Amino acid sequence: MYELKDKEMIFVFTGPTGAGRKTIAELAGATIPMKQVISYTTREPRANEAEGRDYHFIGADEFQSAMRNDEFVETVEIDGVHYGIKSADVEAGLRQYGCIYLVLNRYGADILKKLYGDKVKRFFIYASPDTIVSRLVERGDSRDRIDRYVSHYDEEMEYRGECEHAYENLDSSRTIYDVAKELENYLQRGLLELD
Ligand SMILES: Nc1ncnc2c1ncn2[C@@H]1O[C@H](COP(=O)(O)OP(=O)(O)OP(=O)(O)O)[C@@H](O)[C@H]1O
Ligand SMILES: Nc1nc2c(ncn2[C@@H]2O[C@H](COP(=O)(O)O)[C@@H](O)[C@H]2O)c(=O)[nH]1
Repeated sequence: MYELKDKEMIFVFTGPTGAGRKTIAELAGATIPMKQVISYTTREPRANEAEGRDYHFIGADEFQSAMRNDEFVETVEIDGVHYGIKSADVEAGLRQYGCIYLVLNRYGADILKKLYGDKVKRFFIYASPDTIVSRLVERGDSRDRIDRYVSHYDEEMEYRGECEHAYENLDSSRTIYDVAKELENYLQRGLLELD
């Protein structure tokens, strides 16, 4: 396992799917120099998704082989689909930028927290189920996919109290501003404490 250096940090965006985690992570994340670590998945890409930007899309055999070779920091299976983060990508991002961010469900967030402790800060992004459904309808998601997302809502919401930060994502500009400010604080604190 990669040992994080003093100033290195991992920011995990979690919360119910559809609450706006990716939107907030990407826009707040762009305000400071850090890299997103992209997950590997066995599911098919959606119409608006691109290889390497949203996920690394790989087959089930390749995923199993990477698991056997111990290449993942963590993996999860959700509704029959495998997802995972590779250790090499975490290490490369940290070496290059000093901090990284990821968008994970609660199980992935929890594993990283247990592995890296105080070096991991979890940003819990949430919205009400009705708000999520209306955003996903507007995005054009199928009824089936929306129902699957909503079926995990309560389970994901239970994790809110364990995260270092929680934001109800109503006005996205406000959420981006608040998250970016907190990210900046962490970086400043790291630099001031250790220089
Ligand atoms: N504050 C907001 N107000 C209105 N729409 C928003 C807001 N935040 C995000 N959205 C929209 O909601 C949809 C879901 O956002 P996003 O993809 O960021 O969510 P997510 O939690 O990462 O879920 P998923 O994994 O399904 O993409 C997108 O169409 C996004 O543009
Ligand atoms: N624990 C992990 N969770 C992950 C990973 N990659 C994505 N996810 C989360 O899975 C669900 C479903 O994603 P979808 O794109 O198929 O809708 C969502 O909460 C993702 O954030 C991962 O590597 N590990």
